[in-house]
Amino acid sequence: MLRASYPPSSLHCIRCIGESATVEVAESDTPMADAETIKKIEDGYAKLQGANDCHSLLKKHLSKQVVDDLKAKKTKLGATLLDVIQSGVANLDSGVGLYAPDAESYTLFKPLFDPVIQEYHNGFGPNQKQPQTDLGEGKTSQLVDLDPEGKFINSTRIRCGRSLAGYPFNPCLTEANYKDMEGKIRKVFDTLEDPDLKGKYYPLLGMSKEDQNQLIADHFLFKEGDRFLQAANACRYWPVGRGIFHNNAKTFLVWVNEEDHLRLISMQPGGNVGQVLERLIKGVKTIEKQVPFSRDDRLGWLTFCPSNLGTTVRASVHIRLPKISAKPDFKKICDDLKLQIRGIHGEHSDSEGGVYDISNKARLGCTEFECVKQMYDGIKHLIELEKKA
Ligand SMILES: Nc1ncnc2c1ncn2[C@@H]1O[C@H](COP(=O)(O)OP(=O)(O)OP(=O)(O)O)[C@@H](O)[C@H]1O
Repeated sequence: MLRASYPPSSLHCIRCIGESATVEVAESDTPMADAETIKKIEDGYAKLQGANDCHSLLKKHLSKQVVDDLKAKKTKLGATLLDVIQSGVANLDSGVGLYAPDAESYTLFKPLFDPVIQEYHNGFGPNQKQPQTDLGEGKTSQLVDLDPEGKFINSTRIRCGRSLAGYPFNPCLTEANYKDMEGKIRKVFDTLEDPDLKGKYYPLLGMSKEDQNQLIADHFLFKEGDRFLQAANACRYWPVGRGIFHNNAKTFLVWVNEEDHLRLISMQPGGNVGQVLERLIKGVKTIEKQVPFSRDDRLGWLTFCPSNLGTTVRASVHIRLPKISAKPDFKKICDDLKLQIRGIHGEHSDSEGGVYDISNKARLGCTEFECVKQMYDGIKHLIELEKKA
């Protein structure tokens, strides 16, 4: 008798449960990691334990007990603990260090994911549930321009991620899945009529290196060759199925099949957070009418990296705060305001010309509007401190 659908042991030959391809297995088969995989997991654990300069959440929460409890497990799509931890093992400077190869990983490997999620997202406990979506409709006028004189903020950006229902995450996707997903979302882009959203899709396949590099340098497009994603097995078949949609003004953009299936982005020069959020709400609502997305009752919108679960919202400004950013306690001030500091070219980059990317850190256990408000209130406070310094 045939019971479930799951692929052979190696993730490299997975045929996933997309809308069409499934692999049928016999009732008696129990998905178990093979000896080689278990050995790699144990070696990874030993490497992390021996790395004194590694401070990732993965290292902190991957205890011997967790390894022993989870090392033989395998999801129905064939993902093991190795797929979860391999990026953090290869990149000892990771902040988080783990990814979910498919949605089931969040439950099967719960003893590892839950404490990481709890620590990253302001104590979101195993029995807590993500609140209903509240993007902030009708409330954007509360978010008046943070910097009307243009003294501090270069630009404001709010992004959220979405996963197409019926597809796993990057490591389990086939080349056919990538093409299929890109085809579906392109059709949706073609229907966008609102002047604020209407635009064109640019596949990475066929884009000139010059155009690609310019879009990256201008902060519109994702980077290529991210070592954290590569080690997570998230860049297979690159650039197939990857691309960017944007309106003429490049104020509404959608990334296709980079870290997540979709990243919806609204951005513009200056500090008018309300306008940026208003446009994002319009984009999300228009697209979600046409595409079903994966949402978990407890974890909210599902994403590849546990740091993005829940609302998936990162609201950021590129800001110059020359006086307070020079102080030794600048990071502590931002931590206390629950804000995250990044460099000017995104995560893992450095500041340039005194410009920092400052955003809300947690995305789970609060609503979308609350995430944006966290950034808004925090930045307002930082600007006041800068003016007084
Ligand atoms: N407020 C902003 N104004 C202009 N560009 C921004 C702003 N915030 C982020 N960016 C740019 O967006 C690009 C992507 O940044 P980054 O990868 O850090 O974040 P992300 O898209 O939120 O995804 P992730 O957190 O998964 O890395 C970078 O080029 C970054 O400089």
